[in-house]
Amino acid sequence: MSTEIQTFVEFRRQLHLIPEPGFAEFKTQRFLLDRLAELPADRIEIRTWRTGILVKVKGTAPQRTFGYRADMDGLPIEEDTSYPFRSVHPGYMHACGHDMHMAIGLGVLTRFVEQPMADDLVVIFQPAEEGPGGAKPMLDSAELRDWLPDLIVALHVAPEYEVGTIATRPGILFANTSELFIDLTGKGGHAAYPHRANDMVVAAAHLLVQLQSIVARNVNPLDSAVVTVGKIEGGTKQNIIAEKARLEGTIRTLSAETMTLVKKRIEALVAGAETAFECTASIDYGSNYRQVYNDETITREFMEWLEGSGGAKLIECTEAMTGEDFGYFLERIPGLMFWLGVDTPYGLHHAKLEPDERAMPVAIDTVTGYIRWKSEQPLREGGKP
Ligand SMILES: CC(=O)N[C@@H](CCC[C@H](N)C(=O)O)C(=O)O
Repeated sequence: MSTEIQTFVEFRRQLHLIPEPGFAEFKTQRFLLDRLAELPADRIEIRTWRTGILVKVKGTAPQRTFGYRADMDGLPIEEDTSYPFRSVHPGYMHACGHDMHMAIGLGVLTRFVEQPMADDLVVIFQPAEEGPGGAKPMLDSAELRDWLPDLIVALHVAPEYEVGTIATRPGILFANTSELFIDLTGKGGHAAYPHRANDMVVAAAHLLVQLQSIVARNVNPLDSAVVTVGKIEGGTKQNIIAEKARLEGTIRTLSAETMTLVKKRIEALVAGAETAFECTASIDYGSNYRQVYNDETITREFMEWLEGSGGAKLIECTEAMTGEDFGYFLERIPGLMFWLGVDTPYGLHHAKLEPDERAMPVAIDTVTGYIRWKSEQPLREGGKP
């Protein structure tokens, strides 16, 4: 590995040490600002927005602005990797590759500082991708509004693909998402007197099983949807009937219509649980992300460029039920997201996730190579990038 790449691998390891929750990426922001301070000040402009950062790398004769976006937050997972640089924040881990996405961002912007292109580049370090979602408020911020790129690229590490591969597709890449929080309130009591209480652990257990029937029995089998309950809480002690229970989950669909259908069915089942278990219930859909929809023309062109570049191996993949608030960027700015193969047996959001760092030069070369090539192409009809 070259000394240049070793620098960014080291940055990734230092970021890996300090995973932080969404909108609390204070040390992460400090670390990135310190690295940016090491670059020539006349070549870049820096803005901060909450815990995020925007960096403009000035072009020599700018006609348009290209963008690269990296997410910044970690996940509430107790790390169980074999790394000597494990998280120093107990119960928090970079288990979704954001440490790598950020270090690649530093690599991309450093390359354009050292070898300028004609156009401007804006690198966006965005907080709170895992929730509650930093993309939408950042896009609405005064800090980003007058630096909006004309074309934007983002990537996501993919454990299932080999190092040296990149996977993407024109059109929908990631699903629509909605968080799901259901609170049930009944009547607590003594474990020996169930007839005098309304047990919310039992209500939650029934509801949990009923929720599985939505995908199995309400969604068209030729469509796709996910209802996952990732956390369930209820009760206070083994011999006390639970007055309260809470289910926390997420819904994924490939269309807005199916999202509406799934939510309608959840509401019907929750209303049924209220009747069946004589309790009250509330539903909160938390944060919702728009699907990641890759601009079809730009993505086809990127795929053709990649195949001709002699760089990474291209895979045209299918859609995934993962979510990403990068979907909000793609709703306003043409561009694309791609999967970066990091070949590791454990999946995203797993305590043992160890993405292969040899994927970092592949990503830096691909993003810089594509943006530089694209910057050299004439504007399309209508001034489109
Ligand atoms: C790439 C990835 O794993 N993204 C997350 C996004 C989470 C959105 C939201 N908090 C939710 O759970 O609905 C994912 O879980 O797909």
